[in-house]
Amino acid sequence: PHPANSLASGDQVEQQEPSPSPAAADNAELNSSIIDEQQDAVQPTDEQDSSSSDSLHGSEIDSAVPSSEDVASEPALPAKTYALPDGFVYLDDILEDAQYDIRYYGENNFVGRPIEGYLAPYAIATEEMAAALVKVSEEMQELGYGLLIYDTYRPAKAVEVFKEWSQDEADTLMKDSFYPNEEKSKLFQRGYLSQRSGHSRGSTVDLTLYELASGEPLDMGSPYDLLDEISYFGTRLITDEQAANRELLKKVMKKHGFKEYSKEWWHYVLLDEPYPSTYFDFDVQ
Ligand SMILES: C[C@@H](N)C(=O)N[C@H](C)C(=O)O
Ligand SMILES: [Zn+2]
Repeated sequence: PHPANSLASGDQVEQQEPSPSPAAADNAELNSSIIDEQQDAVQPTDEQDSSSSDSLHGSEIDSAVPSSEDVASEPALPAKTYALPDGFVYLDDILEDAQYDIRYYGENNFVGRPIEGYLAPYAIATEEMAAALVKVSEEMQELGYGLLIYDTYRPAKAVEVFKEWSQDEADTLMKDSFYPNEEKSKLFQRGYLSQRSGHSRGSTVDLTLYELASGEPLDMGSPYDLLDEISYFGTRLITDEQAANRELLKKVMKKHGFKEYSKEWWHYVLLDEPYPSTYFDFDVQ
């Protein structure tokens, strides 16, 4: 069985205290309060194999009847047989024009392997966040850009995996690519990861922009999830053009109700989020 199944889908995480950190004042995610809601999630009807499907998908795949060439080159996405908890949607059902590269489903992430709880390469979001992202996308389309989504809802069990991983000094597999200048054991303390992540509340998104004309991501000065000061807003380590790209994303996200995170240019929280104190733990499937 997939390790993610050691916790039942739909379970809420027990109340935990965030650990004090020097970064706490700067990290909106550490200001969360207690878990105060209960929601039932329908159990999955079918276990998905996380190793068998590509993690990148987008409107170009979903919109047309696939040609034989498409069928050969694009692995099918797992069927959406899981009934999401009330209030949640599959983002690609709402935001069809976006690209999706769900990093924690695959190996291209700071851990270097698929993360427990990500059983399919889907972006799941609260209805409210999905609606806000539609507005962001519409505005970006007029400017010639689309949204590339890296992560939305993150099961609490995945955050637990990040915590365990950060304490394993021996595993530095992805250090050079994702945290070359940071001590792994201090990534939480430094604010790059949250003990209780806004992502688990369903209204936080990691994203960037891509150019509609070329399909290429905009140059933001550092890649997604480079846990480093170069990913801070206000860093002097990037060019004016790279900073302007970050500012464009920030401006439009803020206009539609999101708050940026000073240490990660890609991370945005919906300010008026529907479940501000609930850390969900159903699997992404
Ligand atoms: C690791 C990064 N993608 C992220 O989401 N960091 C924030 C702070 C979080 O863990 O919620
Ligand atoms: Zn994030």
